[in-house]
Amino acid sequence: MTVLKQPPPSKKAASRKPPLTLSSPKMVAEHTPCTMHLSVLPSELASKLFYSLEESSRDWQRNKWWLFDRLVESPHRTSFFVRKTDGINDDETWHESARYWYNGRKTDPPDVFSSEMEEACQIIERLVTEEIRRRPLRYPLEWAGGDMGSANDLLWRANVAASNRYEGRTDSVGWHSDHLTYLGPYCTIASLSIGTRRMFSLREIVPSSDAEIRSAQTFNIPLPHNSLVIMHASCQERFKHSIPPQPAMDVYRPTYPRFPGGPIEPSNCRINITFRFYRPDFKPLTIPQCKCGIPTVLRPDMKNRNDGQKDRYWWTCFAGAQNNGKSCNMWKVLDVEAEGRGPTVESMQKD
Ligand SMILES: O=C(O)CCC(=O)C(=O)O
Ligand SMILES: [Fe+2]
Repeated sequence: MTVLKQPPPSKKAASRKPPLTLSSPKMVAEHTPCTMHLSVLPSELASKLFYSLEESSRDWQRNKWWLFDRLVESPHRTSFFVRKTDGINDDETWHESARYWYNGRKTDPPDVFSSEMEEACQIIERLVTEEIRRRPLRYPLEWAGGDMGSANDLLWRANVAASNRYEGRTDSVGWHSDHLTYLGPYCTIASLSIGTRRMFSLREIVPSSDAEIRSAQTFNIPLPHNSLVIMHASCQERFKHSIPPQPAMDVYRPTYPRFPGGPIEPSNCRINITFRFYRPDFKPLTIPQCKCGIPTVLRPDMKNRNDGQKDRYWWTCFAGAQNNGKSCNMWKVLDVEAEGRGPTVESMQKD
Protein backbone atom coordinates (compact mmCIF):
# COMPACT_ATOMS: atom_id res chain seq x y z
CA MET A 1 0.00 0.00 0.00
CA THR A 2 1.34 3.41 -0.89
CA VAL A 3 0.90 6.06 1.72
CA LEU A 4 0.33 9.41 0.09
CA LYS A 5 2.22 12.00 2.01
CA GLN A 6 1.01 15.55 2.09
CA PRO A 7 3.39 17.84 0.17
CA PRO A 8 5.43 20.17 2.41
CA PRO A 9 3.66 23.46 3.03
CA SER A 10 4.55 25.75 0.15
CA LYS A 11 5.17 29.46 0.53
CA LYS A 12 1.81 31.08 -0.10
CA ALA A 13 1.65 34.08 -2.36
CA ALA A 14 -0.71 36.79 -1.13
CA SER A 15 -3.91 37.03 -3.20
CA ARG A 16 -3.87 39.35 -6.22
CA LYS A 17 -5.55 42.73 -6.13
CA PRO A 18 -7.47 43.92 -9.20
CA PRO A 19 -5.99 46.81 -11.25
CA LEU A 20 -6.97 50.30 -10.16
CA THR A 21 -7.43 53.30 -12.45
CA LEU A 22 -5.93 56.48 -11.00
CA SER A 23 -7.92 59.20 -12.67
CA SER A 24 -6.84 62.28 -10.71
CA PRO A 25 -3.51 63.81 -9.57
CA LYS A 26 -4.62 63.18 -5.98
CA MET A 27 -5.07 59.42 -6.58
CA VAL A 28 -1.72 59.17 -8.40
CA ALA A 29 0.10 60.79 -5.46
CA GLU A 30 -1.72 58.55 -2.98
CA HIS A 31 -0.83 55.22 -4.58
CA THR A 32 2.51 55.70 -6.39
CA PRO A 33 5.84 57.55 -6.09
CA CYS A 34 4.67 59.74 -9.01
CA THR A 35 2.83 63.01 -9.38
CA MET A 36 0.59 63.91 -12.34
CA HIS A 37 0.15 67.46 -13.63
CA LEU A 38 -2.48 68.48 -16.17
CA SER A 39 -2.24 71.27 -18.80
CA VAL A 40 1.42 71.94 -17.98
CA LEU A 41 2.40 73.94 -21.07
CA PRO A 42 0.60 76.92 -22.63
CA SER A 43 -1.72 75.21 -25.10
CA GLU A 44 -0.21 76.89 -28.17
CA LEU A 45 3.27 75.62 -27.22
CA ALA A 46 1.87 72.09 -26.63
CA SER A 47 0.26 72.11 -30.12
CA LYS A 48 3.48 73.40 -31.77
CA LEU A 49 5.54 70.76 -30.01
CA PHE A 50 3.11 68.08 -31.14
CA TYR A 51 3.17 69.15 -34.80
CA SER A 52 6.96 69.42 -34.97
CA LEU A 53 7.68 66.11 -33.22
CA GLU A 54 4.86 64.26 -34.98
CA GLU A 55 6.55 65.14 -38.28
CA SER A 56 10.16 64.45 -37.30
CA SER A 57 9.28 61.21 -35.47
CA ARG A 58 7.96 59.49 -38.58
CA ASP A 59 11.46 58.19 -39.25
CA TRP A 60 12.74 57.66 -35.71
CA GLN A 61 14.16 54.19 -35.14
CA ARG A 62 12.60 51.12 -33.64
CA ASN A 63 15.11 49.79 -31.10
CA LYS A 64 16.48 46.32 -31.81
CA TRP A 65 18.07 43.95 -29.33
CA TRP A 66 18.79 40.27 -28.78
CA LEU A 67 16.55 38.37 -26.43
CA PHE A 68 18.22 34.98 -25.90
CA ASP A 69 18.78 33.85 -29.51
CA ARG A 70 16.17 36.08 -31.14
CA LEU A 71 16.53 39.62 -32.53
CA VAL A 72 13.50 41.62 -31.34
CA GLU A 73 12.28 45.07 -32.29
CA SER A 74 10.58 47.58 -30.01
CA PRO A 75 6.86 48.12 -30.72
CA HIS A 76 7.32 51.93 -30.88
CA ARG A 77 9.74 54.49 -32.39
CA THR A 78 12.30 56.32 -30.28
CA SER A 79 14.87 59.13 -30.38
CA PHE A 80 17.44 60.66 -28.02
CA PHE A 81 18.25 64.37 -27.57
CA VAL A 82 20.96 66.29 -25.72
CA ARG A 83 20.57 69.84 -24.45
CA LYS A 84 23.06 72.46 -25.56
CA THR A 85 22.80 75.36 -23.15
CA ASP A 86 23.93 76.80 -19.93
CA GLY A 87 27.48 75.67 -19.22
CA ILE A 88 26.51 72.46 -17.40
CA ASN A 89 25.28 70.86 -20.58
CA ASP A 90 27.79 71.66 -23.28
CA ASP A 91 29.90 68.67 -22.31
CA GLU A 92 30.05 66.46 -25.40
CA THR A 93 30.98 63.31 -23.46
CA TRP A 94 27.21 62.88 -22.96
CA HIS A 95 26.92 62.11 -26.67
CA GLU A 96 28.50 58.75 -25.94
CA SER A 97 25.56 57.87 -23.69
CA ALA A 98 23.15 58.15 -26.65
CA ARG A 99 24.57 54.88 -28.02
CA TYR A 100 23.21 53.11 -24.99
CA TRP A 101 19.74 54.49 -25.47
CA TYR A 102 19.80 52.47 -28.71
CA ASN A 103 20.95 49.30 -26.91
CA GLY A 104 24.62 49.84 -27.71
CA ARG A 105 24.28 50.45 -31.45
CA LYS A 106 26.63 53.06 -32.96
CA THR A 107 24.57 56.14 -33.78
CA ASP A 108 25.17 59.54 -35.33
CA PRO A 109 25.59 62.35 -32.75
CA PRO A 110 22.18 62.84 -31.16
CA ASP A 111 19.89 65.76 -32.03
CA VAL A 112 19.85 68.79 -29.76
CA PHE A 113 16.67 70.17 -28.12
CA SER A 114 14.53 72.20 -30.55
CA SER A 115 13.44 75.69 -29.41
CA GLU A 116 9.99 74.29 -28.44
CA MET A 117 11.59 71.48 -26.41
CA GLU A 118 13.83 74.03 -24.67
CA GLU A 119 10.83 76.22 -23.79
CA ALA A 120 8.90 73.21 -22.46
CA CYS A 121 11.95 72.02 -20.52
CA GLN A 122 12.33 75.33 -18.68
CA ILE A 123 8.68 75.21 -17.53
CA ILE A 124 9.07 71.57 -16.46
CA GLU A 125 12.29 72.20 -14.51
CA ARG A 126 10.47 74.78 -12.34
CA LEU A 127 7.55 72.40 -11.75
CA VAL A 128 9.84 69.46 -10.87
CA THR A 129 11.84 71.66 -8.46
CA GLU A 130 8.61 72.75 -6.68
CA GLU A 131 7.49 69.12 -6.39
CA ILE A 132 10.86 67.93 -5.03
CA ARG A 133 10.75 70.73 -2.42
CA ARG A 134 7.30 69.49 -1.36
CA ARG A 135 8.31 65.86 -0.89
CA PRO A 136 8.75 64.80 2.72
CA LEU A 137 11.63 62.38 2.17
CA ARG A 138 15.00 62.57 0.46
CA TYR A 139 16.86 59.28 0.01
CA PRO A 140 20.52 58.77 1.05
CA LEU A 141 21.77 58.05 -2.50
CA GLU A 142 19.94 60.91 -4.25
CA TRP A 143 22.13 63.45 -6.02
CA ALA A 144 22.86 66.46 -3.81
CA GLY A 145 25.28 68.42 -6.01
CA GLY A 146 24.61 72.10 -6.13
CA ASP A 147 25.98 72.85 -9.60
CA MET A 148 22.88 73.60 -11.63
CA GLY A 149 24.50 76.10 -14.00
CA SER A 150 23.14 79.64 -14.05
CA ALA A 151 19.74 78.58 -12.65
CA ASN A 152 20.96 77.58 -9.24
CA ASP A 153 17.63 77.92 -7.48
CA LEU A 154 16.65 74.70 -9.30
CA LEU A 155 16.96 71.31 -7.59
CA TRP A 156 16.66 69.35 -10.82
CA ARG A 157 17.71 70.06 -14.39
CA ALA A 158 17.31 68.07 -17.58
CA ASN A 159 20.40 67.66 -19.74
CA VAL A 160 19.06 64.94 -22.07
CA ALA A 161 15.66 63.71 -23.24
CA ALA A 162 14.47 60.43 -24.66
CA SER A 163 11.38 60.58 -26.77
CA ASN A 164 8.94 57.89 -27.94
CA ARG A 165 6.31 57.83 -30.67
CA TYR A 166 3.30 55.51 -30.27
CA GLU A 167 1.07 55.24 -33.31
CA GLY A 168 -2.40 53.80 -33.12
CA ARG A 169 -3.55 51.55 -30.32
CA THR A 170 -0.99 48.74 -30.68
CA ASP A 171 2.35 50.59 -30.39
CA SER A 172 3.48 50.04 -26.83
CA VAL A 173 6.37 49.56 -24.43
CA GLY A 174 6.58 46.51 -22.15
CA TRP A 175 7.09 46.38 -18.38
CA HIS A 176 10.49 47.77 -17.38
CA SER A 177 12.22 50.13 -15.00
CA ASP A 178 14.69 52.54 -16.58
CA HIS A 179 18.39 51.68 -16.52
CA LEU A 180 20.15 53.85 -13.96
CA THR A 181 23.57 53.83 -15.71
CA TYR A 182 23.80 57.62 -16.10
CA LEU A 183 20.85 58.67 -13.90
CA GLY A 184 22.22 57.10 -10.72
CA PRO A 185 20.13 55.79 -7.81
CA TYR A 186 16.90 57.52 -6.78
CA CYS A 187 16.61 59.60 -9.94
CA THR A 188 13.73 61.88 -10.94
CA ILE A 189 12.35 61.56 -14.50
CA ALA A 190 9.78 63.99 -15.94
CA SER A 191 7.62 62.50 -18.67
CA LEU A 192 5.57 64.83 -20.91
CA SER A 193 2.71 63.42 -23.01
CA ILE A 194 1.44 65.13 -26.13
CA GLY A 195 -1.11 63.89 -28.66
CA THR A 196 -3.66 61.20 -28.15
CA ARG A 197 -4.44 59.89 -24.67
CA ARG A 198 -2.83 56.58 -23.68
CA MET A 199 -2.75 54.54 -20.51
CA PHE A 200 0.46 54.55 -18.44
CA SER A 201 0.66 51.51 -16.15
CA LEU A 202 2.70 51.11 -12.99
CA ARG A 203 3.20 47.97 -10.92
CA GLU A 204 5.18 47.60 -7.74
CA ILE A 205 7.79 44.85 -7.48
CA VAL A 206 7.03 43.41 -4.06
CA PRO A 207 10.27 42.55 -2.21
CA SER A 208 10.77 38.80 -1.56
CA SER A 209 10.48 39.42 2.19
CA ASP A 210 6.90 40.73 1.76
CA ALA A 211 5.67 38.24 -0.88
CA GLU A 212 3.58 36.25 1.60
CA ILE A 213 1.84 39.22 3.15
CA ARG A 214 1.00 41.46 0.22
CA SER A 215 0.74 41.32 -3.54
CA ALA A 216 1.43 43.81 -6.28
CA GLN A 217 -1.32 45.92 -7.74
CA THR A 218 -1.36 47.41 -11.22
CA PHE A 219 -2.24 51.10 -11.40
CA ASN A 220 -3.47 52.53 -14.70
CA ILE A 221 -3.13 56.26 -15.28
CA PRO A 222 -4.83 57.76 -18.37
CA LEU A 223 -2.46 60.45 -19.69
CA PRO A 224 -4.13 63.17 -21.78
CA HIS A 225 -2.40 65.60 -24.16
CA ASN A 226 -0.21 68.16 -22.35
CA SER A 227 0.10 66.22 -19.10
CA LEU A 228 3.25 65.50 -17.12
CA VAL A 229 4.05 62.51 -14.94
CA ILE A 230 7.01 62.97 -12.62
CA MET A 231 8.53 59.64 -11.63
CA HIS A 232 10.05 60.69 -8.32
CA ALA A 233 12.99 59.18 -6.43
CA SER A 234 12.34 55.45 -5.66
CA CYS A 235 10.00 54.91 -8.64
CA GLN A 236 12.67 53.03 -10.67
CA GLU A 237 13.69 51.02 -7.59
CA ARG A 238 10.16 50.00 -6.51
CA PHE A 239 7.95 50.03 -9.62
CA LYS A 240 7.99 48.87 -13.23
CA HIS A 241 6.07 50.87 -15.82
CA SER A 242 4.63 50.24 -19.28
CA ILE A 243 2.42 51.64 -22.05
CA PRO A 244 0.21 48.65 -22.88
CA PRO A 245 -1.51 48.10 -26.24
CA GLN A 246 -5.18 48.95 -25.82
CA PRO A 247 -8.44 47.75 -27.38
CA ALA A 248 -9.61 51.23 -28.44
CA MET A 249 -8.36 54.79 -28.37
CA ASP A 250 -9.38 58.42 -28.82
CA VAL A 251 -8.42 60.54 -31.79
CA TYR A 252 -6.51 63.67 -30.75
CA ARG A 253 -7.64 67.00 -32.24
CA PRO A 254 -4.99 69.73 -31.72
CA THR A 255 -6.38 73.06 -30.43
CA TYR A 256 -4.44 75.02 -33.08
CA PRO A 257 -3.83 74.31 -36.79
CA ARG A 258 -0.30 73.44 -37.97
CA PHE A 259 -0.20 76.73 -39.97
CA PRO A 260 -2.32 79.89 -39.39
CA GLY A 261 -5.58 79.42 -41.29
CA GLY A 262 -4.82 75.74 -41.97
CA PRO A 263 -7.03 72.79 -41.04
CA ILE A 264 -6.98 71.04 -37.65
CA GLU A 265 -5.32 67.68 -38.33
CA PRO A 266 -6.65 64.85 -36.12
CA SER A 267 -4.10 62.22 -35.12
CA ASN A 268 -3.88 58.79 -33.50
CA CYS A 269 -0.34 59.39 -32.34
CA ARG A 270 1.07 59.95 -28.84
CA ILE A 271 4.54 61.42 -28.38
CA ASN A 272 6.23 61.20 -25.04
CA ILE A 273 9.31 63.19 -23.99
CA THR A 274 11.14 61.95 -20.91
CA PHE A 275 13.33 64.76 -19.62
CA ARG A 276 16.25 63.31 -17.69
CA PHE A 277 19.16 64.53 -15.56
CA TYR A 278 22.30 62.53 -16.36
CA ARG A 279 24.46 62.92 -13.25
CA PRO A 280 27.97 64.37 -13.49
CA ASP A 281 29.19 61.56 -11.19
CA PHE A 282 27.92 58.91 -13.65
CA LYS A 283 29.61 60.25 -16.81
CA PRO A 284 30.30 57.74 -19.62
CA LEU A 285 34.04 57.54 -18.86
CA THR A 286 33.34 56.48 -15.25
CA ILE A 287 31.04 53.55 -16.12
CA PRO A 288 32.72 50.16 -15.42
CA GLN A 289 33.31 47.98 -18.48
CA CYS A 290 32.63 44.25 -18.62
CA LYS A 291 34.79 41.51 -20.14
CA CYS A 292 33.16 42.16 -23.54
CA GLY A 293 34.84 45.59 -23.42
CA ILE A 294 31.69 47.71 -23.35
CA PRO A 295 30.09 49.77 -20.56
CA THR A 296 27.90 47.84 -18.14
CA VAL A 297 24.37 48.95 -17.16
CA LEU A 298 23.24 49.85 -13.66
CA ARG A 299 20.13 48.11 -12.32
CA PRO A 300 18.55 48.11 -8.87
CA ASP A 301 18.10 44.83 -6.94
CA MET A 302 14.33 45.31 -6.81
CA LYS A 303 13.48 42.07 -5.02
CA ASN A 304 15.78 42.71 -2.05
CA ARG A 305 15.35 46.43 -1.63
CA ASN A 306 15.25 48.19 1.66
CA ASP A 307 13.57 51.45 0.77
CA GLY A 308 16.47 53.81 0.70
CA GLN A 309 18.53 52.46 3.52
CA LYS A 310 20.52 49.43 2.35
CA ASP A 311 19.60 49.12 -1.31
CA ARG A 312 21.87 47.32 -3.70
CA TYR A 313 22.54 48.06 -7.35
CA TRP A 314 24.37 45.90 -9.89
CA TRP A 315 26.62 46.86 -12.77
CA THR A 316 25.81 44.10 -15.28
CA CYS A 317 27.02 43.08 -18.74
CA PHE A 318 24.88 44.59 -21.50
CA ALA A 319 26.60 42.96 -24.46
CA GLY A 320 23.86 40.32 -24.76
CA ALA A 321 21.44 42.92 -26.12
CA GLN A 322 23.63 43.45 -29.22
CA ASN A 323 26.17 40.65 -29.43
CA ASN A 324 23.94 37.91 -30.94
CA GLY A 325 22.63 37.38 -27.41
CA LYS A 326 26.11 36.48 -26.07
CA SER A 327 27.09 38.02 -22.76
CA CYS A 328 30.01 37.61 -20.34
CA ASN A 329 27.50 37.56 -17.46
CA MET A 330 29.66 39.94 -15.44
CA TRP A 331 28.05 41.68 -12.50
CA LYS A 332 29.47 43.83 -9.75
CA VAL A 333 27.82 45.66 -6.85
CA LEU A 334 27.77 49.48 -7.07
CA ASP A 335 29.95 50.94 -4.31
CA VAL A 336 29.19 54.67 -4.24
CA GLU A 337 32.04 55.55 -1.89
CA ALA A 338 34.77 53.35 -3.40
CA GLU A 339 33.83 54.52 -6.91
CA GLY A 340 34.05 58.15 -5.78
CA ARG A 341 30.45 59.03 -6.74
CA GLY A 342 28.44 61.84 -5.24
CA PRO A 343 27.83 64.20 -3.59
CA THR A 344 24.72 62.37 -2.37
CA VAL A 345 22.21 63.38 0.31
CA GLU A 346 24.00 60.90 2.61
CA SER A 347 27.53 62.17 1.96
CA MET A 348 26.43 65.78 2.50
CA GLN A 349 24.92 64.85 5.89
CA LYS A 350 28.23 63.23 6.98
CA ASP A 351 30.29 66.34 6.20
O1 LIG B 1 5.78 56.67 -23.03
C1 LIG B 1 5.88 56.70 -21.82
O2 LIG B 1 5.15 57.37 -21.10
C2 LIG B 1 6.93 55.86 -21.13
C3 LIG B 1 8.21 55.79 -21.85
C4 LIG B 1 9.25 55.04 -21.09
O3 LIG B 1 8.97 54.27 -20.23
C5 LIG B 1 10.67 55.28 -21.36
O4 LIG B 1 11.01 56.07 -22.25
O5 LIG B 1 11.51 54.70 -20.65
FE1 LIG C 1 10.71 53.87 -18.98
